[in-house]
This record gives sequence, structure tokens and C-alpha cells, in this order.
Amino acid sequence: MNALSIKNLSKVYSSGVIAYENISLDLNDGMFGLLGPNGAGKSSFMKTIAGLLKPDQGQILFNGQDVIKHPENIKKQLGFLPQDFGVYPKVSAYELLTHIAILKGLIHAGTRKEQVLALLDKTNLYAERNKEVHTFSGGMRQRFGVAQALLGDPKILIVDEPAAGLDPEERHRLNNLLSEIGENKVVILATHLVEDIKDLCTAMAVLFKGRIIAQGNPADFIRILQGKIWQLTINKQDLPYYQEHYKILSARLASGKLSLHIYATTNPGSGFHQIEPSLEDVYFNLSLS
Ligand SMILES: Nc1ncnc2c1ncn2[C@@H]1O[C@H](COP(=O)(O)OP(=O)(O)OP(=O)(O)O)[C@@H](O)[C@H]1O
Repeated sequence: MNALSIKNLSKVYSSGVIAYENISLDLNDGMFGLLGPNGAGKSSFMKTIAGLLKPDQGQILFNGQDVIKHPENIKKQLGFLPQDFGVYPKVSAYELLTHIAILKGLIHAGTRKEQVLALLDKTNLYAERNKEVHTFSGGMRQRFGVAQALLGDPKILIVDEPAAGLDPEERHRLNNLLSEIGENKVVILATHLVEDIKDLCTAMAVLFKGRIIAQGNPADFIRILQGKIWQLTINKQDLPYYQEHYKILSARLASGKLSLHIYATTNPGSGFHQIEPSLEDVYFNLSLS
């Protein structure tokens, strides 16, 4: 079992922007979701765990080793799919993966070839292995990104917004792939897509303006909201009235009308009916608190 322990981690960029503030987390094997809106600090935090960005304060231990003092230790055990992994040379998937494998220190040609082919198969790119990566679709590129991150069988895998820009089918395929991976490694999935966390993660934290505002199990968060989420469909022009009188979590257009989800501990009346809370309700409720 691997263990990542983060204590009181803070970082302010030289511009004065707070990247993240006083973050403490303890993670073990399995898929951990880091949820937050754009600009919340997810990428800065991920880069810090990967040993690519130095924090101002705090401690990170991976399996007891100090990541901040000795980033080279975690780099050897880490797979990283950064958000901006997007520029590909005109070489085939097989060649590029082999090249990255060499950079990662897989020096034995036989083992390397075996691993490259196995990862192309795992990521469903085996049939495409001789095609140039720059011709791949967004989903294929992200699956290639996962393949390169898994080279060397890392003990910790960080994936930053992997589903950004993917169509639903590609996203589903990528999520299936990610769900197979978390068995014997720490996997951190940073995303602003609540649904992906719900489908994939047993533990999560919500990062908001650089701070962790909640952490725990997605199912527990949902349980806490049981009996407190109410729905009503209204005409668009009536929204200001409801905004003034209720704690609106979301207002979604549906067939020209607005479907409201509100938070209320007792029956708000006015035609609202109680619904099962979703993780999205949890997220919006936390962001408004
Ligand atoms: N190199 C940098 N120098 C100064 N400020 C930065 C730098 N990188 C990020 N920031 C700022 O730090 C804050 C956190 O950014 P970060 O990219 O970590 O957030 P994020 O949650 O990953 O968002 P996104 O998904 O949009 O990248 C933002 O206000 C961003 O503008």
C-alpha cells in the first residue's frame, strides 16, 4: 500500500496570486478526485506533488520520502498526465512511447518493447500504433497520454483534467481506462467535472480559491444532503424572485423553462418537491457556503 501525506502546503506566486493555501491530505492506493473550478489551484497543486513546483511551506511525504527536499525520488515513481500535454511530433505512437520509455530509464530493449506494446493494447491504441500521434483525435491523444504516464509502472499517477474537450463517448472510454488503473497505486484525478469524480473516485476533496473546503467520500457528501434538495420548474423571468428568496444551487434551462435546485432544511412550499441529491448539488452547495 502506497501513502502520500501532505501537510500544511502553501504557495503564493511571485505575482502575489495564491496558488493554494494550507493544504493537508492523506492518500492511499485508489482513485482520489480533486474537484474545483478553473483557477482553483488544481494544476499548481498537482505540479507540486510531481516535484515540478516548489511550495513556500509545508511537507509532502511519499512512502516516507520527502518530495520537496528530494523531488528526484518521486519522479522515478510517478506518472503524470499534465493538462497541457498537447504538442506531438510527427512520429508514430509506438516510436514516441518507446522514446519516452528510454527517457524514463527503461533501458532493456526487450522489456521496453513488451511494456510499450502492452500499454498500447491497454489504452486501445494497438491498432493505431504505427500512426503519427499528431493525427490522433483528442480522445486518442489523452489515451496516449495515459499510456506514457503508465510507463515504468509508477506507484503514483497524476492526471490533470484528462477529459477536457473530449466528446461523451471518448470521455466514457477514458474513464473506463482510468477506473482500471487505481488498484495498486495512488491515482489523483484533478477535474472540474463532477460526474467524473462520482463515477471514478471513492475519496475526494473540493478545492476552491486555493483552499480545500471539504474532503471525504462522495457517497457520504450526498447522504448529508438527503432531504434538503428541492426542485421546481419556473419561467425564466421569475428567476430574480427565487434568487432573492431561496438558496439556489443550480438553474438549468429545459425546454425554454428553468429547472431550479435549491437547498432548504425544511419544506420550502411554493410547489417545490424533494429530490435525491446528486454530487453536483453537493459541489454547488459547498461552493456557495
Ligand atoms: N506561473 C504562474 N504565475 C502566476 N500565477 C499563476 C501561474 N500559474 C497559475 N497561476 C494562477 O494561479 C491560480 C491557480 O491556477 P491553476 O492553474 O493552478 O488552477 P487550476 O485549478 O488548475 O485551473 P485551470 O484548470 O484553469 O488550469 C490562478 O489564479 C492562475 O491564474
